[in-house]
Amino acid sequence: MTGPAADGTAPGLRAGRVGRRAGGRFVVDGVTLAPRPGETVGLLGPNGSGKSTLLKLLAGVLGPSAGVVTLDGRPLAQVGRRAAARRIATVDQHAYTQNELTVREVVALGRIPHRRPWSAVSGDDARAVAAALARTGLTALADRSWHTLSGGERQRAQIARALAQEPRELLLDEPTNHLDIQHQLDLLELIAGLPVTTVVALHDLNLAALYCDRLLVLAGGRAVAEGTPGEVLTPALIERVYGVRAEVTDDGGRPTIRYLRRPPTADR
Ligand SMILES: Nc1ncnc2c1ncn2[C@@H]1O[C@H](COP(=O)(O)OP(=O)(O)OP(=O)(O)O)[C@@H](O)[C@H]1O
Repeated sequence: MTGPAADGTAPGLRAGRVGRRAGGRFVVDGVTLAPRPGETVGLLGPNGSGKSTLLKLLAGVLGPSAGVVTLDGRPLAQVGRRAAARRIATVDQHAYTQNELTVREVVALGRIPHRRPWSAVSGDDARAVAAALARTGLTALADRSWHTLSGGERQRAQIARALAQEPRELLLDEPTNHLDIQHQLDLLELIAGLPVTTVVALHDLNLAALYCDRLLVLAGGRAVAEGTPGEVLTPALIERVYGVRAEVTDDGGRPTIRYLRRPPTADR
């Protein structure tokens, strides 16, 4: 396990004025994100605003072109892949498929960073896999072949793999894609209740308002708003960032957004 911060000031995963160039421009530009331990931060923003790129920078999959990502105060590049993988779990937008594996085997992939090379599966590994399957409601499907799963079940299996990793930081890119409404709510309830620092990219503003402690809104790669859902999700912000008119009612700091139809135009 990684020790405490060398300077004692920056526990956990932080992005400090981080930027990433792609295609000749900054697609993430000067973004700072410092989640408090255990909180759930929602990453919002229109298509192409830089959410996935920021998550990849936080995961160390991409290196920053500017700024720095630190884990307990150390630049991620110095932490090392294996040590980082014991701390940070990711669930990507496009879950990969392992056709020959069972669901249990896919979930057990999450244990790899905790095992010594070529070592056998330990009791801790089996317990972590069983707990992750149970938490995501997949115990009954554990021995099914991965390729027989529906899109939503595959998504839940990826979440289970990340949970089996027993991370302290969890990064999720639109994890509610493919899920029916019950499973969307169950998944976000699960994530919000984990004692894990979570950064989750979401498109659904109402779900973000319901489950996230704080929100960071990106537009054109830059952070344009940050704060609690009640602070961030105002009609003005929604119109400015998404170009959509909305009414917002605040229910004890958990706003509800109702989108307003555009007035019909003459040539429609
Ligand atoms: N390798 C690359 N080369 C050129 N442009 C890139 C590259 N990678 C990402 N981009 C661009 O960077 C921008 C940010 O992409 P990113 O996937 O981070 O956005 P996003 O907010 O996650 O979008 P979405 O909501 O559609 O998933 C996009 O305009 C994308 O086209």
